[in-house]
Amino acid sequence: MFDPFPFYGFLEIKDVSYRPPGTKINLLSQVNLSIPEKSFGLIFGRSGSGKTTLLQLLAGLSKPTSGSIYVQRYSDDGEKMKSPEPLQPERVGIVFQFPERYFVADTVLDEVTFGWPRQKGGLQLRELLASRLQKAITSVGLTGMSLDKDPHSLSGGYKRRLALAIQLVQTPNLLILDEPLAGLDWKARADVAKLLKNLKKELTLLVVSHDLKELASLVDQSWRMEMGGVLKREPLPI
Ligand SMILES: Nc1ncnc2c1ncn2[C@@H]1O[C@H](COP(=O)(O)OP(=O)(O)OP(=O)(O)O)[C@@H](O)[C@H]1O
Repeated sequence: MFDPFPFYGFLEIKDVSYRPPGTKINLLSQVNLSIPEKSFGLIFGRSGSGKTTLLQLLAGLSKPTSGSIYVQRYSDDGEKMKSPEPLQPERVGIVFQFPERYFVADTVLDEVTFGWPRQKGGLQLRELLASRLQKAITSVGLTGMSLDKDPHSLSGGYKRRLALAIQLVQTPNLLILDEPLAGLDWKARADVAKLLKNLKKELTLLVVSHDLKELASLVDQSWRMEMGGVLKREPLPI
């Protein structure tokens, strides 16, 4: 039978073009991309080619002018759903460049749990949130650190870990990262790359980066974004 939404992967972008409202230039032109579950996709390309624009669409911050974006979902009984549903931003975690610039809380705990209900909710909800918090903190290697610390006082690498924990606590199944290693020293870059390798065991990751060498060993698929927002599947040029 004809399936209007054939399933190709965990995230599927189909013929997406984007032109900001009121302009005549396409920033993205007929973009197609598909990433399987628990894999690592990397988009590279020159500055100004449209990489961040694509991530903004994936984050639900703007809508494609044409084309569609799908994320595979699971039904309540854990079965993969036959036809992907339109993108559900609440299951997509996104960390933009230099996330530490947007830290707002005075403690690590408040930063990770920002927006959570404080007094409301029964024991069950509090237990659920506590276990999510514990899992997120553990996944990024922040265990053993006082959660009362000021987020701004952390080292560059730990700030990035915290930025990842903030997303992981929402239990996303797709994590999108814009230049996750930018501005870090060599040690922190190696640490964050190792952490991403571990996260790949549980999540699908789509990363935009210029740091091809450090991430090469993690990459399952890569694409080059060319000027004018044209995306081409290509091996890393290293
Ligand atoms: N709202 C907008 N209206 C018009 N042009 C825009 C708008 N937003 C971005 N642009 C332009 O679109 C192009 C793509 O920008 P984008 O930030 O997506 O590139 P990029 O590949 O992520 O670059 P970098 O690697 O420097 O982050 C740039 O030329 C930018 O100036």
